[in-house]
Amino acid sequence: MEKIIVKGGKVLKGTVKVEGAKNAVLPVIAASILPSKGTSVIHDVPVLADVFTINEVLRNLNADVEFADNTVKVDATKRMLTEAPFEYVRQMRASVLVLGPLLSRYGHAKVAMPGGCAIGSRPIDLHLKGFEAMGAEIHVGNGFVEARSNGRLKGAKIYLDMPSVGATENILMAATLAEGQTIIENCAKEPEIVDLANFLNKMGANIVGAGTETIRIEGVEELHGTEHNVIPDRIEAGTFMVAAAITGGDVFVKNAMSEHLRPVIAKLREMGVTVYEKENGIHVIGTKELKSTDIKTLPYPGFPTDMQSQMMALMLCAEGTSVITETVFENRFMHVEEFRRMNAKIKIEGRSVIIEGPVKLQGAEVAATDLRAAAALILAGLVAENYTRVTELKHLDRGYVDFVEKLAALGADITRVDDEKEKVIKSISPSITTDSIAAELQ
Ligand SMILES: CC(=O)N[C@H]1[C@@H](OP(=O)(O)OP(=O)(O)OC[C@H]2O[C@@H](n3ccc(=O)[nH]c3=O)[C@H](O)[C@@H]2O)O[C@H](CO)[C@@H](O)[C@@H]1O
Ligand SMILES: C=C(OP(=O)(O)O)C(=O)O
Repeated sequence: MEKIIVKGGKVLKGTVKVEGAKNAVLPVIAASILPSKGTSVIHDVPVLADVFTINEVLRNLNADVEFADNTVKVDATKRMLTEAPFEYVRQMRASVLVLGPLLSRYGHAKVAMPGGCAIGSRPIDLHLKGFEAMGAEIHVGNGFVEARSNGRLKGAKIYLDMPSVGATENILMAATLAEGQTIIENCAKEPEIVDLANFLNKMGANIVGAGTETIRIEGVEELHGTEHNVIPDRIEAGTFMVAAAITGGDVFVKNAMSEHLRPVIAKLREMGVTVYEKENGIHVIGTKELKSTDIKTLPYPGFPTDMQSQMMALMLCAEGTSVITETVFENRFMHVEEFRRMNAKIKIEGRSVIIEGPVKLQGAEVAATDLRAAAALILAGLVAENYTRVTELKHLDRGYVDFVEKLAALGADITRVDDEKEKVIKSISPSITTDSIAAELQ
């Protein structure tokens, strides 16, 4: 079993570069099976496990997919298959994003039903209601969801009960090749939706209103391949901003877009952190006197749930009581138990947690419970006494490129090791070696 070992106490300094956004590139790659003509070329693609998974889903549907030098090329001009098996959906829920494009182009799609996961039950009822409103028949059974339409989907007026990111993306993609106009009301406004709409419009779609709560799509008969640069990852950027803040460091987060990070910037400033918004990134300077604050996660432009656990790590180091209320997912506090192993004082009350700070965090062996929890535990390890060992790294690898290497380049004492012998597989920080770990264990 691989582990990341981090020794607390280093102040992070320097520049770190943010990759293309995972949550933008997954729907963009799924959308690249819509065109019946030409190749789609997608740049700034992060080298992540989730990208390999979505590429594999597309290959299994009969698309030609190449991935090299942060560029994915998709040729979906051959006749596609319309069924995506459980093997992929199990690895990555975002595999359900092929439903909309397949249904729109072929009138049929069958995808394994995603189950719940560590952060909540995560149903896809809103995606399916949208397809139904456009004339599709939905059948759920034997672990699959199957959607079928008699001819082209029909444009419809669809009101989402909540602004689901995935439902907005799936319905948006389905509507591009539908007959007539589709209006999605109360839709998600995330920057990743805007990026997807821009990509689809370059393919020949007719979409207006992405980024607002109403999107209008005029269906077209055919789409063609195009070229696209994916937006920078606001959650990776936010994670490094917290890394700078928690260590009292001085870090320039290159490519971070401040207009996508308003709530994170506001909360860091409230906590006493200095944040300079620059044209090509965000400069963060920490403080020795972090102040407590409160956060409520909400759909964009509210505070992102994907930054909740990282902010919890920071609040543990702040003077006073902080409260986090999680309104997006019903079960996204699994990391609290792991923080407690590091001496955190956190109480859970329904959908809120109450954090008493500052505490002297202690190194411990902790398990990542989801992708962002993995990052948050490493952030806590950056300031904990002694060594923190983080396991279940498959979560981290879904969403962070070279996380250990990037932190080490900023001065962290961090390394990644294999199995229980802790033989160093990447000796990143000169101060952490097999010998130093063995000495500490004696
Ligand atoms: C690949 C990707 O982009 N993932 C992001 C996406 O996930 P995802 O698209 O799955 O998140 P949604 O916005 O759909 O989910 C928000 C809430 O709506 C509920 N819901 C959703 C769909 C549905 O049909 N029925 C329903 O009840 C979910 O259970 C959840 O409680 O947005 C989340 C919220 O910002 C982020 O945390 C994820 O990182
Ligand atoms: C929850 C996340 O992703 P996913 O929706 O792919 O599980 C995330 O990126 O934090």
